Amino acid sequence: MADVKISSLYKRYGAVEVLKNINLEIRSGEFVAFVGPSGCGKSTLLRCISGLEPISDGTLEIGGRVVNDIGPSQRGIAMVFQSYALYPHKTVYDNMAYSLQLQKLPKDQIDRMVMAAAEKLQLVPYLKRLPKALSGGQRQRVAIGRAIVRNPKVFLFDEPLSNLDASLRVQMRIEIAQLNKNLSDTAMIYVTHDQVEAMTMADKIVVLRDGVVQQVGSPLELYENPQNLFVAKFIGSPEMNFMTGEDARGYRAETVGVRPEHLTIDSSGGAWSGTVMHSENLGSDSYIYIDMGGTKPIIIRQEGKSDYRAGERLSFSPKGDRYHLFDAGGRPLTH
Ligand SMILES: Nc1ncnc2c1ncn2[C@@H]1O[C@H](COP(=O)(O)OP(=O)(O)OP(=O)(O)O)[C@@H](O)[C@H]1O
Repeated sequence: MADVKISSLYKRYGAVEVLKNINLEIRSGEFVAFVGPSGCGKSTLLRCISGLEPISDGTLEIGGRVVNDIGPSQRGIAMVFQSYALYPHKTVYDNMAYSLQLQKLPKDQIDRMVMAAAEKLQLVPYLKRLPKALSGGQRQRVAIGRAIVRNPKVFLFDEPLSNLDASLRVQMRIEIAQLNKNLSDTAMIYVTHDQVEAMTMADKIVVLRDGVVQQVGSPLELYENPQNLFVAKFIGSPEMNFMTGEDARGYRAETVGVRPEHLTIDSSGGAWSGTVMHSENLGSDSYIYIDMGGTKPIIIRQEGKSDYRAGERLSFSPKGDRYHLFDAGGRPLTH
């Protein structure tokens, strides 16, 4: 059974429609990421699910129950925000225990629930500390712990890692993914700007643009079979290269898309050619930036280091059939 079922959902602010005909099913145990450019409606959709925003039209079900008119606290959800919103004068233990104390649960039961969450999140050594004596990653774990003790059916995360530095983000990414595996009957919905986060953590990614779902699929489905030019552009880093006009003519398409790792240098005269602008050597692989006269350079990613020098002419081709064709409307063409 779907834990969250969204049917024909619309959200309007006055005359402005920010979510348009959203249909989604999210199952227990699933980790779903909402991605899309700024202003596409990711947070609004999350807030609609949480009950912080009423929906304008459609149906929202959680655990088989229509919750359109049910308040946030009765929906069986827990939300973790970017700003951890911890109580500064309460210890880690009391921050996690607070919602249970409000429910007037017996003290020993609260103790068991807090300890179980603290163990899952490796917070046991910090239970007596105040939030100010914790690192950013530890604070974020307390915020997650506070949500876990409520035993939600659905966990909602709104960019929870964006205040952390790069290495902590990677660590927390792994921890949250691990948590998802340990909480097999809880659905997790995660809003992020960071498509690497979405690609590495999610079972399923929902790509939004201007309040419309563009594609729903596993990270690999989106990467390998983008359903339109927008998704092709949005998923993948560095982004897919696009050849248009004269450069696409030989393929009978408006646009040919090739990912940097699927271009190969072809000294026998490749599909395209251009001038090397510069190379970036990252150790394990390198990026070669090529000027083909367009506004953006073409990027070729190759294993190992690049010895190509600026000014050198290079020909290159897609590796086998590893390219994508799109028509004038940005729809995919088969090849
Ligand atoms: N209270 C409001 N009144 C009017 N418009 C709103 C309101 N809240 C959000 N919007 C608009 O709804 C659209 C979607 O906003 P939302 O915050 O969901 O985007 P987002 O995808 O989460 O963006 P970001 O990644 O920048 O956080 C935006 O155009 C925004 O201006």
